[in-house]
Amino acid sequence: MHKHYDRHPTGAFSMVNDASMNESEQLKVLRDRIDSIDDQIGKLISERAQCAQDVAEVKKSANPEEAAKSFYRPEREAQVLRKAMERNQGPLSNEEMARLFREIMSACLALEQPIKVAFLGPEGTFTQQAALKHFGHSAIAMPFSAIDEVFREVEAGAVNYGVVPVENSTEGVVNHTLDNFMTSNLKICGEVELRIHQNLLISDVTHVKNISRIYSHSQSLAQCRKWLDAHYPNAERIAVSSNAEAAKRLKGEWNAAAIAGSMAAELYGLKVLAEKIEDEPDNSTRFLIIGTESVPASGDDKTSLVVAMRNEPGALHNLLEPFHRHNIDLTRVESRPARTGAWTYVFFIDFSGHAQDAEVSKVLNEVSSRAADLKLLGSYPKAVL
Ligand SMILES: O=C(O)C(=O)C[C@]1(C(=O)O)C=C[C@@H](O)C=C1
Repeated sequence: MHKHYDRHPTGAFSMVNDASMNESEQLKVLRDRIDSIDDQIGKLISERAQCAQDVAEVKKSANPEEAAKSFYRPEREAQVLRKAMERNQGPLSNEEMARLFREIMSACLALEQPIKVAFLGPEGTFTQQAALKHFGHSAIAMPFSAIDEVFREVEAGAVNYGVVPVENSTEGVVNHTLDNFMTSNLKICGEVELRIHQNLLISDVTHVKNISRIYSHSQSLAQCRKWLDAHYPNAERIAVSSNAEAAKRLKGEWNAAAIAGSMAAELYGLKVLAEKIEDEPDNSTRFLIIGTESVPASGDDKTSLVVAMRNEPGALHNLLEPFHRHNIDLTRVESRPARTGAWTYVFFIDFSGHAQDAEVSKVLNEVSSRAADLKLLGSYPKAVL
């Protein structure tokens, strides 16, 4: 411990590591030091915010039409966060350091222009948590009650971006999101990964010993199936439209509980009766950011495609072979029933790389010539946080 502080660049601990000082004297020295550091941090943040305002002016005069749509630059944000992590020497973890920079950038962007983000609501869902994780708390996040509505709001230009869930490590893909991509022209502009911790929530009128119904979204009930079997084998499990909706329902119900995230608990004033009740300890969900613009390369990107193959022998092999030959790392292959007779198989494919990379562009041409149809859903920075 002593050594650790000695190495610290503030040198504050060695300043007060003096037997002649009592506790309050030592604290005073350290807190004066913190005040002076905060003073410098405050000045630097203001200076940074001024730079962001100047960036906005440059964007406006270079391309007023583009600038009016959005000042947000996903590739640049990913680079800033990655640099914050690379530079970090501790004692804060890389994630903590990046989270702080995430919020500074969010506030800087809001100075340029507040960004509007639609998410699959209601308030308190994991999708809202994902939206805030990705855009920071200065974004204006607006709840919509269905995935289709989130797509429509972005298409109509009523919001700048949308956030929708796409796959869960325990429960698999969110088909509704994939289906929307088949008909939409929106682009994937980013991804967010969220560790999902489920809690059993009760209200202040719940009789803990008499819980006979448990509300949640069907995916969350499935994620906690073993826990529920062990702890509440006789309670009725009731699937509702979202975890937040489950939390909302508890009001006034003395014999019910809900499974939801901690955000829903806070929002609806509920008590956590049991935490981390998910069966898989690394239960996580991946969300996509959808928008109208393509994103330039950030240096560490992913690309998503939807490809229709003809119904013939070796179709899947023919589709995947060029990726293997060009040494491109596939991160996900998902098949969905096609909506039209012509599209027998539809595959959603994610891989490492950006559509503008030379090697990726070769693969895209080859796959396109073999496929009945190919749609590029977007290239975007890999999740940083
Ligand atoms: O570099 C930019 O284009 C900026 O607008 C500045 C900044 C930042 O605060 O660093 C803010 C918003 C953008 O999304 C990216 C970065």
